[in-house]
Amino acid sequence: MRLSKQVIISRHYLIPNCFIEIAQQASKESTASQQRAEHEEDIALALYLANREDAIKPYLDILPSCMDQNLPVTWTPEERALRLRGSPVLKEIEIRVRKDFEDYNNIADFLACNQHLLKCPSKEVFSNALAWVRSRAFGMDGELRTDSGDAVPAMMPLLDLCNHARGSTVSKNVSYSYEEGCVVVKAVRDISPGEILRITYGALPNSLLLMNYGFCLEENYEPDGSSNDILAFEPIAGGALVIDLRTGPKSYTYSKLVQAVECYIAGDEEDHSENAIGEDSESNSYHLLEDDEKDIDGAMLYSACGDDERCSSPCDNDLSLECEALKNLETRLLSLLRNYKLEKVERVTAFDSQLAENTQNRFSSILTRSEMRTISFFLQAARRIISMLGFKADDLHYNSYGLSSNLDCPNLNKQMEELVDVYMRIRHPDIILLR
Ligand SMILES: C[S@@+](CC[C@H](N)C(=O)[O-])C[C@H]1O[C@@H](n2cnc3c(N)ncnc32)[C@H](O)[C@@H]1O
Repeated sequence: MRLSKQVIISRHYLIPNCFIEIAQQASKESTASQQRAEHEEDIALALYLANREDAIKPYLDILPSCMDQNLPVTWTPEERALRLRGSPVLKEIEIRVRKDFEDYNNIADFLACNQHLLKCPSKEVFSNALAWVRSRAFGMDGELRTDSGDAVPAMMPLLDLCNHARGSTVSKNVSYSYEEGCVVVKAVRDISPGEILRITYGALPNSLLLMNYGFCLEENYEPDGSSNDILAFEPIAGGALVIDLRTGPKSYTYSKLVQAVECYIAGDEEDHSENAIGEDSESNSYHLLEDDEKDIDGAMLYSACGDDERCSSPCDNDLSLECEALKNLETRLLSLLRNYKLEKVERVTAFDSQLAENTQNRFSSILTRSEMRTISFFLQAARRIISMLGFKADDLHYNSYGLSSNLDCPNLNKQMEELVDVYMRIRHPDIILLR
């Protein structure tokens, strides 16, 4: 099935350039240039949709309103706090709400002085259009790029009817590709009447799925067992350093664990960016990761020094300092765990069944449980390492905070043990030899 290029709504076709100029006014105060460029493109497209040109009206008339999409930006602050208590996503949503508000006011101010360009849409109409862009737009391949070189967003009627599939239980049944100004949509197998059309939106974390699309996936895993869910972990509350923790094979988890531990050893989070760790302490460890893991997510940083150059690690020299750091990590993870609304495993179950009707609560619950799992994963790894280093772990009673000592997802226990193993083999081969 082919879509002609006329029905693709983007800056390639249909949308005049003045929309990007108006959008630039909206986000003029943002700092990060890449984010700003993406954001401006989204705003330009949203403004065009909010303008409701006759040519696209029949399409817009069938789109759901953002209030129908379970988007957290449409919840009250109380609902957000209740559903997502403890989650770092709460802060991200608050920032987005504030930013959307500022952007709209900037647009309104600009258009008040430039009425010849466009009639300013109401805040409600604009928010709705922005929600359509965030939940339905595709990156449009082609020569036209954003200022930061990314694909320009485009609305693609029909293709945007497809839901997102990821993980092992549900697979996509539709594929698509771009061909000279149009997109070709194909069924990859027979599709029954009424069956949901599925593509993949990419390896997206549940936090982003919830924020942009209003849903979460219970099984948000890749075939290698790595979770797509990312926990934005602040080793020091409110500090500048944020470490993206996720569960999965050691190639994903090892460098993150080391980064967190070293941050506590130094007591100075500024000095312990990923690069600092790569250059200082993990140079000889590269060979301990398997071949297919070496170029994944930070694993390359182990190869920074030459083979015979032994880079010293402060941890090698002071076991008790390292142990103290691990205990600090453990304490911090535990305190984060305590912030979550769901305190006991039984309550998680009760929460789910009791509120099965309520999708917003259900999706929030999926997200917070995945974050708790990640915390549990690193918490248990830290405890194991402390005991392997010959120290007694503090009695923290973490089982009573909603997590069993076994990680409940496939492979998670095994991956946690592999993480501990590689940590010990890389950083304490002497201790491993003695065992
Ligand atoms: C691009 S649209 C997909 C088409 C949409 N199902 C429709 O009928 O308009 C994205 C929206 O579909 C829904 N959606 C997509 N994938 C989903 C999934 N795996 N589970 C639940 N809802 C999903 C969410 O509401 C999301 O905001």
